Amino acid sequence: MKLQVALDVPTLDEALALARKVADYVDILELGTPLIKAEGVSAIGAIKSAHPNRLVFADLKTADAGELEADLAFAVGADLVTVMGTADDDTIKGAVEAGKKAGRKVVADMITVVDDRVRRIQEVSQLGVDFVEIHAGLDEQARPDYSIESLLVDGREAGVPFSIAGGVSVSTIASVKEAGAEIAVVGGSIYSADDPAAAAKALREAADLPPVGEELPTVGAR
Ligand SMILES: O=C(CO)[C@H](O)[C@H](O)COP(=O)(O)O
Repeated sequence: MKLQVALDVPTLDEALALARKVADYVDILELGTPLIKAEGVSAIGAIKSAHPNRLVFADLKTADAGELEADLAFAVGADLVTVMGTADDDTIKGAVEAGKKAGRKVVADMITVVDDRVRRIQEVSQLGVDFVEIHAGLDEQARPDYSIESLLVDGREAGVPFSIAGGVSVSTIASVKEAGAEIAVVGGSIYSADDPAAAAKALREAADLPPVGEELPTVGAR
Protein backbone atom coordinates (compact mmCIF):
# COMPACT_ATOMS: atom_id res chain seq x y z
CA MET A 1 0.00 0.00 0.00
CA LYS A 2 1.12 3.55 -0.76
CA LEU A 3 0.61 6.62 1.42
CA GLN A 4 -0.86 9.74 -0.21
CA VAL A 5 -0.96 13.08 1.57
CA ALA A 6 -3.75 15.48 0.64
CA LEU A 7 -2.27 18.98 0.68
CA ASP A 8 -5.57 20.55 1.68
CA VAL A 9 -4.20 24.00 2.37
CA PRO A 10 -5.36 27.21 0.68
CA THR A 11 -2.16 28.56 -0.87
CA LEU A 12 0.67 27.20 -2.98
CA ASP A 13 3.24 28.51 -0.50
CA GLU A 14 1.61 26.52 2.30
CA ALA A 15 1.35 23.45 0.06
CA LEU A 16 5.04 23.66 -0.87
CA ALA A 17 5.98 24.06 2.81
CA LEU A 18 3.83 21.10 3.87
CA ALA A 19 5.09 18.94 1.00
CA ARG A 20 8.67 19.74 2.00
CA LYS A 21 7.98 18.59 5.56
CA VAL A 22 6.32 15.28 4.67
CA ALA A 23 7.89 14.23 1.36
CA ASP A 24 10.27 11.75 3.01
CA TYR A 25 7.31 9.78 4.36
CA VAL A 26 4.74 9.81 1.55
CA ASP A 27 4.60 8.24 -1.91
CA ILE A 28 2.06 10.58 -3.45
CA LEU A 29 1.52 14.33 -3.06
CA GLU A 30 -2.07 15.38 -3.67
CA LEU A 31 -3.14 18.90 -4.52
CA GLY A 32 -6.56 19.19 -2.90
CA THR A 33 -9.49 20.57 -4.87
CA PRO A 34 -9.65 23.90 -2.97
CA LEU A 35 -5.92 24.45 -3.56
CA ILE A 36 -6.31 23.92 -7.31
CA LYS A 37 -9.32 26.26 -7.36
CA ALA A 38 -7.40 28.92 -5.44
CA GLU A 39 -4.11 28.70 -7.28
CA GLY A 40 -4.98 27.20 -10.67
CA VAL A 41 -3.49 24.20 -12.41
CA SER A 42 -0.05 25.82 -12.52
CA ALA A 43 0.25 24.84 -8.83
CA ILE A 44 0.42 21.21 -9.99
CA GLY A 45 3.59 21.96 -11.94
CA ALA A 46 5.11 23.80 -9.00
CA ILE A 47 4.66 20.80 -6.70
CA LYS A 48 5.95 18.39 -9.38
CA SER A 49 9.04 20.54 -10.01
CA ALA A 50 9.81 20.61 -6.29
CA HIS A 51 9.27 16.82 -5.93
CA PRO A 52 10.03 15.10 -9.25
CA ASN A 53 10.40 11.67 -7.64
CA ARG A 54 6.96 11.70 -6.02
CA LEU A 55 3.70 11.03 -7.84
CA VAL A 56 1.61 14.20 -8.04
CA PHE A 57 -2.13 13.71 -7.76
CA ALA A 58 -4.43 16.49 -8.93
CA ASP A 59 -7.79 16.18 -7.17
CA LEU A 60 -9.75 17.88 -9.93
CA LYS A 61 -13.05 16.14 -9.04
CA THR A 62 -14.07 16.72 -12.65
CA ALA A 63 -17.84 16.66 -13.22
CA ASP A 64 -17.92 17.54 -16.94
CA ALA A 65 -15.53 17.96 -19.87
CA GLY A 66 -13.43 15.05 -18.65
CA GLU A 67 -10.88 15.03 -21.43
CA LEU A 68 -10.34 18.79 -21.41
CA GLU A 69 -9.84 19.08 -17.65
CA ALA A 70 -7.58 16.03 -17.45
CA ASP A 71 -5.55 17.34 -20.42
CA LEU A 72 -5.01 20.63 -18.55
CA ALA A 73 -3.64 18.88 -15.47
CA PHE A 74 -1.51 16.33 -17.34
CA ALA A 75 0.02 19.13 -19.44
CA VAL A 76 1.47 20.77 -16.33
CA GLY A 77 2.82 17.60 -14.72
CA ALA A 78 0.03 15.72 -12.94
CA ASP A 79 0.67 11.98 -12.71
CA LEU A 80 -2.90 11.23 -11.65
CA VAL A 81 -6.18 13.13 -11.84
CA THR A 82 -9.63 12.52 -10.41
CA VAL A 83 -12.92 12.50 -12.21
CA MET A 84 -16.18 12.14 -10.31
CA GLY A 85 -17.40 8.55 -10.23
CA THR A 86 -20.95 9.87 -10.53
CA ALA A 87 -20.18 11.97 -13.61
CA ASP A 88 -21.67 11.03 -16.96
CA ASP A 89 -20.03 7.94 -18.41
CA ASP A 90 -18.80 10.03 -21.35
CA THR A 91 -17.08 12.44 -18.96
CA ILE A 92 -15.24 9.51 -17.37
CA LYS A 93 -14.37 8.06 -20.79
CA GLY A 94 -13.00 11.48 -21.80
CA ALA A 95 -10.71 11.61 -18.78
CA VAL A 96 -9.58 8.04 -19.48
CA GLU A 97 -8.79 9.06 -23.07
CA ALA A 98 -6.66 11.96 -21.77
CA GLY A 99 -4.86 9.54 -19.46
CA LYS A 100 -4.09 7.21 -22.34
CA LYS A 101 -2.76 10.08 -24.50
CA ALA A 102 -0.54 11.34 -21.68
CA GLY A 103 0.46 7.92 -20.33
CA ARG A 104 -0.85 8.96 -16.88
CA LYS A 105 -3.54 7.70 -14.53
CA VAL A 106 -7.17 8.50 -13.95
CA VAL A 107 -8.95 7.90 -10.66
CA ALA A 108 -12.73 7.87 -10.17
CA ASP A 109 -13.65 9.68 -6.96
CA MET A 110 -16.68 7.99 -5.38
CA ILE A 111 -17.34 10.84 -2.94
CA THR A 112 -20.99 11.30 -3.88
CA VAL A 113 -23.60 9.05 -2.32
CA VAL A 114 -25.13 6.59 -4.79
CA ASP A 115 -27.67 3.86 -4.07
CA ASP A 116 -25.42 0.98 -5.02
CA ARG A 117 -21.84 2.20 -4.61
CA VAL A 118 -20.24 -1.17 -5.31
CA ARG A 119 -22.06 -1.49 -8.62
CA ARG A 120 -21.00 2.03 -9.67
CA ILE A 121 -17.40 1.30 -8.63
CA GLN A 122 -17.42 -1.73 -10.91
CA GLU A 123 -19.03 0.25 -13.76
CA VAL A 124 -16.45 3.05 -13.65
CA SER A 125 -13.71 0.48 -13.53
CA GLN A 126 -15.10 -1.00 -16.73
CA LEU A 127 -14.97 2.49 -18.27
CA GLY A 128 -11.18 2.31 -17.93
CA VAL A 129 -10.18 4.27 -14.84
CA ASP A 130 -6.99 3.02 -13.22
CA PHE A 131 -8.54 2.77 -9.79
CA VAL A 132 -11.37 4.14 -7.70
CA GLU A 133 -11.09 6.30 -4.63
CA ILE A 134 -13.71 5.14 -2.14
CA HIS A 135 -14.20 8.37 -0.32
CA ALA A 136 -16.20 10.05 2.39
CA GLY A 137 -15.77 13.80 2.04
CA LEU A 138 -15.26 16.29 4.82
CA ASP A 139 -19.00 17.03 5.11
CA GLU A 140 -19.89 13.36 5.42
CA GLN A 141 -17.10 12.87 7.98
CA ALA A 142 -18.58 15.68 10.10
CA ARG A 143 -21.75 13.66 10.76
CA PRO A 144 -21.78 12.15 14.25
CA ASP A 145 -22.48 8.62 13.00
CA TYR A 146 -19.63 8.61 10.44
CA SER A 147 -17.41 5.54 10.33
CA ILE A 148 -14.75 4.61 7.79
CA GLU A 149 -15.88 0.98 7.97
CA SER A 150 -18.50 1.21 5.19
CA LEU A 151 -15.76 2.37 2.78
CA LEU A 152 -13.66 -0.66 3.64
CA VAL A 153 -16.61 -3.03 3.23
CA ASP A 154 -17.27 -1.70 -0.28
CA GLY A 155 -13.57 -1.86 -1.16
CA ARG A 156 -13.40 -5.51 -0.18
CA GLU A 157 -16.54 -6.31 -2.14
CA ALA A 158 -15.84 -4.34 -5.32
CA GLY A 159 -12.95 -6.50 -6.50
CA VAL A 160 -11.17 -3.64 -8.34
CA PRO A 161 -8.09 -1.57 -7.41
CA PHE A 162 -9.06 1.11 -4.89
CA SER A 163 -7.84 3.80 -2.55
CA ILE A 164 -9.54 4.95 0.65
CA ALA A 165 -10.06 8.56 1.74
CA GLY A 166 -12.22 9.80 4.56
CA GLY A 167 -10.44 10.78 7.71
CA VAL A 168 -7.85 7.99 7.64
CA SER A 169 -5.83 8.23 10.87
CA VAL A 170 -3.07 6.45 12.71
CA SER A 171 -5.69 4.28 14.38
CA THR A 172 -7.45 3.25 11.13
CA ILE A 173 -4.66 3.02 8.55
CA ALA A 174 -3.84 -0.61 9.36
CA SER A 175 -7.46 -1.60 8.67
CA VAL A 176 -7.31 0.30 5.36
CA LYS A 177 -4.30 -1.78 4.38
CA GLU A 178 -5.94 -4.96 5.63
CA ALA A 179 -9.01 -4.25 3.45
CA GLY A 180 -6.72 -4.36 0.40
CA ALA A 181 -6.45 -0.68 -0.49
CA GLU A 182 -3.66 0.24 -2.89
CA ILE A 183 -3.44 3.70 -1.40
CA ALA A 184 -4.42 5.33 1.88
CA VAL A 185 -5.21 9.02 1.36
CA VAL A 186 -4.60 11.18 4.42
CA GLY A 187 -5.38 14.86 4.77
CA GLY A 188 -6.41 16.18 8.18
CA SER A 189 -4.41 13.69 10.23
CA ILE A 190 -1.27 15.11 8.64
CA TYR A 191 -1.97 18.78 7.88
CA SER A 192 -3.65 19.41 11.24
CA ALA A 193 -0.89 17.76 13.25
CA ASP A 194 1.53 19.90 15.27
CA ASP A 195 4.33 18.04 13.52
CA PRO A 196 3.13 16.88 10.07
CA ALA A 197 6.37 14.98 9.35
CA ALA A 198 6.06 13.01 12.59
CA ALA A 199 2.39 12.33 11.81
CA ALA A 200 3.21 11.02 8.33
CA LYS A 201 6.02 8.88 9.76
CA ALA A 202 3.66 7.47 12.40
CA LEU A 203 1.06 6.63 9.75
CA ARG A 204 3.70 4.76 7.77
CA GLU A 205 4.77 2.84 10.83
CA ALA A 206 1.19 2.05 11.89
CA ALA A 207 0.58 0.42 8.50
CA ASP A 208 4.02 -1.19 8.44
CA LEU A 209 4.88 0.42 5.10
CA PRO A 210 8.43 0.19 3.74
CA PRO A 211 10.50 3.38 3.46
CA VAL A 212 9.74 5.58 0.47
CA GLY A 213 12.07 4.74 -2.40
CA GLU A 214 13.95 7.04 -4.76
CA GLU A 215 12.07 5.66 -7.77
CA LEU A 216 8.70 7.02 -8.87
CA PRO A 217 6.10 4.71 -7.24
CA THR A 218 3.77 2.63 -9.42
CA VAL A 219 0.04 2.45 -8.71
CA GLY A 220 -3.07 1.17 -10.47
CA ALA A 221 -3.85 -1.76 -12.69
CA ARG A 222 -1.86 -0.73 -15.75
O1 LIG B 1 -10.62 15.11 -1.05
C1 LIG B 1 -10.78 15.43 0.11
C2 LIG B 1 -12.03 16.08 0.56
O2 LIG B 1 -12.96 16.11 -0.46
C3 LIG B 1 -9.68 15.18 1.10
O3 LIG B 1 -8.47 15.54 0.52
C4 LIG B 1 -9.65 13.72 1.50
O4 LIG B 1 -10.90 13.41 2.12
C5 LIG B 1 -8.52 13.41 2.45
O5 LIG B 1 -8.57 14.23 3.58
P1 LIG B 1 -9.04 13.71 5.04
O6 LIG B 1 -8.03 12.65 5.46
O7 LIG B 1 -9.00 14.92 5.89
O8 LIG B 1 -10.41 13.10 4.83
